[in-house]
Parts: sequence; C-alpha cells; structure tokens
Amino acid sequence: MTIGGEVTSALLYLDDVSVTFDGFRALNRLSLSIGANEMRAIIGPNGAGKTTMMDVITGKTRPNTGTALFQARHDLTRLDEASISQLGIGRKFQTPTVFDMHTVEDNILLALKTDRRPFPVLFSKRTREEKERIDALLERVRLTASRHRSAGELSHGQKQWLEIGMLLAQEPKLLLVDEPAAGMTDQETADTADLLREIAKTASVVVVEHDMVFVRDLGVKVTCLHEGSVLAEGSLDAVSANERVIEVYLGR
Ligand SMILES: Nc1ncnc2c1ncn2[C@@H]1O[C@H](COP(=O)(O)OP(=O)(O)OP(=O)(O)O)[C@@H](O)[C@H]1O
Repeated sequence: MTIGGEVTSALLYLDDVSVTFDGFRALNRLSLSIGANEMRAIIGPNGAGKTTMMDVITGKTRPNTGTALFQARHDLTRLDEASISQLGIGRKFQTPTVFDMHTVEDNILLALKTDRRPFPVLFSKRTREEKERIDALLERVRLTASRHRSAGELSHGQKQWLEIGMLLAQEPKLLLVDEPAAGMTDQETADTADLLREIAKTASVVVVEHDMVFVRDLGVKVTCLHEGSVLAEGSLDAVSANERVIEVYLGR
C-alpha cells in the first residue's frame, strides 16, 4: 500500500473495500475518504450499502478485501468494536437508545462515566468538572431546560439530541449518524442540521440521510452510493443533476 497525500490527510480512508454476504456484494470496491472536521452526507437507494459501510467503519462487519484506515495509522479491519469506539468513532443509530427512566442530565452523566453501572454512577458525588461538562453538553444539544425531566417524556427529536449529547460525552473524533431527521418535525429537522454543523467544527461527521431537504440544509459535500460503490460525489446540486443518480435514486 502506498501512503499518499490523501491517506495521510484523511481522518477516515476507505479504499477498494468489498463485503460479500453469501455471494452478494453489499460493498463493491468502495473508496471514500473523510477529512478532519468534515461533514459528509451519504445518500443512495435502499440496499446501496450505506449501513454496511458504517458497519465496516465501526468493526461490526469485516470486509473481504480493501483498506480502512483511521488517522492514517489505525487499521479498522483488524480492530474490534470496543477498540474502534475507544479510538474516537461514535455511532448514532436511527432509533434513540436513551435510559427513559432516568433524567436527561443523568443520561449525560452515565455517558460521561467509564463505569456504566447506573447505581454507583448516579449515587456518587458529582465533581465540579463533571457538572460543568454536563452543563456544556446539555447546552450544546439544546436540552438545558429539560435537564430534570425523565428522558422518556422527551419528544422523538429531543431524544435524538440527548443520544447525540451522550455520544459527544465520549469526545468522538468521528461521529456516524444514521437518518437523524427521520420522524422529526420540520423545526426539529432544521435544529438538527444546526447541531450537526456545530459538531462538525470540532469533529468529523458522516450522516446517512434520505431527507433531501435536510441534506440541503446541511450544505455539505454529498456522496451517493449505489450497489456498494460511489455513484457520484460533490455538491448536492451536482449530485442531484447526475443522470444516473436521478435514474437510480432521486427520480423514483
Ligand atoms: N448480514 C447480511 N446478510 C446478508 N445480506 C445482507 C446483510 N446485511 C446487508 N445485506 C444486504 O446488503 C445490501 C446492502 O445493505 P445495506 O443495509 O448496507 O444498505 P443501505 O444502503 O443501508 O439500505 P437502507 O437505505 O435500506 O438502510 C442489501 O441488499 C442487504 O440486503
């Protein structure tokens, strides 16, 4: 493997990655790189390989062939999921997984601690530093006013933000977000785009999304996947005008 400029400057570098399930190629020689503090939107029809790509990055799925490097030196194809998470790669699945019975701020506190057993964490004294970090994270995800409510009472959009706040507590260098706008109101969708843009000032963000209004709002480079490879990449306007993209995805 040659270590060229693109490899060394990229935070995430995928090259020639293939994943086969029972003879079916879910990823087909996929190449993609994400820079530091870059936000990228990934679009594409159902079955294009978007989830499988995220699974390769997080170590859930091993590629049959190809290169997956983080910070030009960590070979993601050889690390397990826990090690990859510790490198600073966080993943937000489509359905929020927060602790409904606990308050919003306790959810953030649980995410801050490495000891995740709720009893010792919630009943131990909070340090000043922890309080400040909780305040800052709640502010960031727009939940300061809801801090004492139980997470189960939040709207769907607020639960998504809480989970993003819990991921931010781990200070990720790369955040993978799967369809954050699904099921959100128009206002929540617009607020989520703002939030992700803010996050991208200090971390890289990969957003898989079908909602084109939201993708336009993000205002970032777009990659369209199809049949496990990159079909088109560039500005949303350029990608949307691509005839193949219209044929396989947008024009449906
Ligand atoms: N564990 C698996 N075993 C067999 N086939 C799989 C497996 N995981 C994914 N696939 C297949 O691989 C292809 C790519 O799936 P993937 O979930 O990555 O697509 P996607 O772009 O995320 O689609 P969607 O937008 O519907 O979530 C699909 O045809 C899917 O059926």
